[in-house]
Amino acid sequence: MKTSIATVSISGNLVEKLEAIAAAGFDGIEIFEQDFIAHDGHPREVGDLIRSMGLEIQLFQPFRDFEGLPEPLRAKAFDRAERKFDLMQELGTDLVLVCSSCHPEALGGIDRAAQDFAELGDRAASRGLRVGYEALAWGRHVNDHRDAWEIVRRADHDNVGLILDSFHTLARKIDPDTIRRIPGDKIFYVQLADAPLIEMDLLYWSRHFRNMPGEGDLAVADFMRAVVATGYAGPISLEIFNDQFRGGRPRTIAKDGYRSLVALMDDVRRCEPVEPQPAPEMPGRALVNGVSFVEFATRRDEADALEEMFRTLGFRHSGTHIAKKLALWTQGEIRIVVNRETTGYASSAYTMHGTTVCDIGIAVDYAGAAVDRAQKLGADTFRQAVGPGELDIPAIRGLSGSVLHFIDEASGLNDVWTVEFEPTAGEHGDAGLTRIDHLAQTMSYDEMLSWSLFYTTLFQMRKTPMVDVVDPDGLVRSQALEASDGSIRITLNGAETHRTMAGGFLADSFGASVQHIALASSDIFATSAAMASKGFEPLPMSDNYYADLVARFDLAPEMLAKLKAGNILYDEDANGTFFQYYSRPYAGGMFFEIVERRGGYSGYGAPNAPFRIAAQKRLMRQKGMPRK
Ligand SMILES: O=C(O)c1ccc(O)c(O)c1
Ligand SMILES: [Mg+2]
Repeated sequence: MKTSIATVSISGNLVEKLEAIAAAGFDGIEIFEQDFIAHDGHPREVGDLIRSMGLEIQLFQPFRDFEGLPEPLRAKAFDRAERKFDLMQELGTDLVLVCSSCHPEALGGIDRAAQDFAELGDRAASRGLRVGYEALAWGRHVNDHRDAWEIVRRADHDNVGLILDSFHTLARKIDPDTIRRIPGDKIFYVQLADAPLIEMDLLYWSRHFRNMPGEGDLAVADFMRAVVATGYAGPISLEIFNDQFRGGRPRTIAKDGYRSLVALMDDVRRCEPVEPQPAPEMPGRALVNGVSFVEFATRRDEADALEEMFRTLGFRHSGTHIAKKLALWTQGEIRIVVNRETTGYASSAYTMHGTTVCDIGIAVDYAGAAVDRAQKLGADTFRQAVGPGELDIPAIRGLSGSVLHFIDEASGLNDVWTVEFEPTAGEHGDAGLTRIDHLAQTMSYDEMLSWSLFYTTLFQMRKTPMVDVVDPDGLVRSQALEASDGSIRITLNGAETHRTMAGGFLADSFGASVQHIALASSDIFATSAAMASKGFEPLPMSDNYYADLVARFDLAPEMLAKLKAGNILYDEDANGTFFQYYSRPYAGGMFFEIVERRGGYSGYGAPNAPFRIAAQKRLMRQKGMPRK
């Protein structure tokens, strides 16, 4: 399987696009005509440049409004095609994409179009070129791959084939299994794109909202399964028109594209039995057993304040690293590592962000397999010198410079806590916290797709629908990624402006990171009392919030009084109830949340978020803390 991407999918000028595409690991490109025209350089030089980067030009596109025209427009269309054939030969590519006509004077008629393609096929053949026909979802007469296939079939020319594009098929809700009846050797090229399900005009949807397979809601894997079932073994290419990506970082978008393609082909390989297999074998998505640890990079009084926060949350300082300035704080199954090192990765993370979560340990079934898969998806491994007596725990770079370690029991990595840490006679003071309920990561809205793709391609996690969270100063979009058994939950919070609480955190911490950690209790009222006795101060909620709760829910007066006394927020869904309270913001806008899920409540208290944010901002204003 050869991988490819259309130059239109990536931001930047032609050279920037190509560099990003080559660096991400693609085999080839579709050169989008506009990207070539905007470039100042001879087509032969451009072709040589592309090949010198290790990329092949698999396709030139698009050639528009060709078929079904009356004379003299028809003759003109053939002349235009000859000029493009000249250009293709200079660039060094043999395949052109002809998209179905939108020309107001195009006449329609399957046989007329087939005749046009037969003649174009002759002209292409005389130069050793090939022509592929693609049905645009909004084509004037042809807007369905089944009609495009009938035209190609009737053109009956070795140099004329079909081009399939998942967007055009799936956006029109055409059953992708109809592809299974097309002979694979007549499919000349396959383009893939996903998109979020939004009701809108097809052309507008296609030109602005496409995204990488797995980032949207279309059944791209089913489409691709049908394609491989035909025996098609040509390139698989991404063609993504997306406003956000046009303004994104070329290397990030290209890497995301590569990750999405490799993951998709692995999914297809696993469920569609074809020989030879369309993609190399690789380990499947890692099964997550939970969050093994969260590590903070911090220093001096910030570190002291953070540890004091952990103490009031009921954590115990239970271990000290044998060689490094690392303190282990534990409660229930939760492990927090406080790293005060002044060299190495954590130290750099501190210099960059201030006190920050610099590392997350994910408990998986097989750590080695998880790293192998991550690498095949294009992630970089992360290594630091391993000191005497220390375990070599596999790790990768996440996005935004973050680090993820993989811990398993199978290879004994979970022994790190006894091997590398000496027990500390810390104060016992459990407040009843049991595990990490979720990690909330804050990022700019533009980065959300990259993060969700990163997690969902690497781990057995699924996305829940995006929700809007109203901050008094702007909107924050929130999306949860979770394992089906809840063993890991991560919420992604995308800020659009720096005036929101999330946006302010992002600006002050110079990039995406964990803004809050939600810790689970099985008795939130007991936990709240235990923490209060240790001097924990919850985020104060307004009386108005509780007055509204009474109106929204059927709460007994005693329950309401308990909620109010503990500044505990409340929510319900169809399956259960939810209780949550918050810490006050800690340095830089980071904070903690305590939650209790009763029954099968599966949300995150989103209806409460606007009131929590307002309360946090109120408190920060009172304390004269900077905006956020
Ligand atoms: O939006 C378009 O015009 C357009 C052009 C070429 C394609 O391959 C395509 O899928 C869409
Ligand atoms: Mg296309």
